[in-house]
Amino acid sequence: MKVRIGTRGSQLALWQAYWVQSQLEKGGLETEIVKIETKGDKILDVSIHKIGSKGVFTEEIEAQLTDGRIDIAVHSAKDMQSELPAGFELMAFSERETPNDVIVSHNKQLTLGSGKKFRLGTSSNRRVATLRRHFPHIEIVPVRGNLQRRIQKMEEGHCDALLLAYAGVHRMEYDDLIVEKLPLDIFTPAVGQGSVAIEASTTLDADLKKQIRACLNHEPTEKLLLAERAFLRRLHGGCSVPVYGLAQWDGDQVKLKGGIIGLQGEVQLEAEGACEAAVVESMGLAVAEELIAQGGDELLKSIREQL
Ligand SMILES: NCc1[nH]cc(CCC(=O)O)c1CC(=O)O
Repeated sequence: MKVRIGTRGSQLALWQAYWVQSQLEKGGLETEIVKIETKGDKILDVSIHKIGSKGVFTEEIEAQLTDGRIDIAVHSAKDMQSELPAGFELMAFSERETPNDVIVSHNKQLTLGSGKKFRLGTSSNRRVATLRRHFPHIEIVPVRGNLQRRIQKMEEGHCDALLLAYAGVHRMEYDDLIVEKLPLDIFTPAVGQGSVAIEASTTLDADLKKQIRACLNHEPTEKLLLAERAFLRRLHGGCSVPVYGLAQWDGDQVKLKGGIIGLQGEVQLEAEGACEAAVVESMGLAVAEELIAQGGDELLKSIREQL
């Protein structure tokens, strides 16, 4: 039997799917890649939150998991809603790549630290809000599409630099264009950034699931992601709200910092927690509760009205 691996067709998605394929084959499993086009891949001229459906990059893939055309699906963990539809689960997480955001440009002088004014391309609400709060001199230019397309737009003069996740830039081998690695305390990444998640139907055969997990799951990363995702779930966060959260190991403790920034950068709420590995989800929840106690619910409500 072949494990059928579902993936979106972008270069980054395929890189991640081929990586999953190689890990499974090292573990003695036979595999096959199945490319799936999603609504989010087809509609490129509208910002994601305006397309109006939660699972714009996942619906078609989940339909194939349900009817058995694929066994597992490969996603960037960051792109996964905090609450999956009933019947699905994230059953494994790859070891997290460097989670930082980076500035990418052909002009090595365009760092945020330099204080220079330049046009920076991003369509992430989290990155826009962080820029407005900490680097208000930067002109923000909306840019969507896959990584290659964004770099092409930059080269055509649409913007001077791009703000991207290191993980994707590295996987696509654009490391030479990295001008600045941004500090985690200011550009705290989105929940899940840098890890690849494996989604499956909750009815996937238990033995197969165990074999797949043995090939792919990185337990220390899984603990971090469980903390981050419990945090995000309590805030009903998806990838379009300016919510961030990063868990890290500190000895045998897991530390989590999470926050919410107003779209204009006008406010920033932040909270932290730490715990033993066994209780990461309740710690994630507690960090979210602390943000709510600071007025996080009202802030998120007003953000959602503006989107
Ligand atoms: N939102 C798109 C997306 N989803 C995952 C990555 C990068 C890979 C990762 O974070 O694992 C990116 C590109 C980016 O944010 O620059």
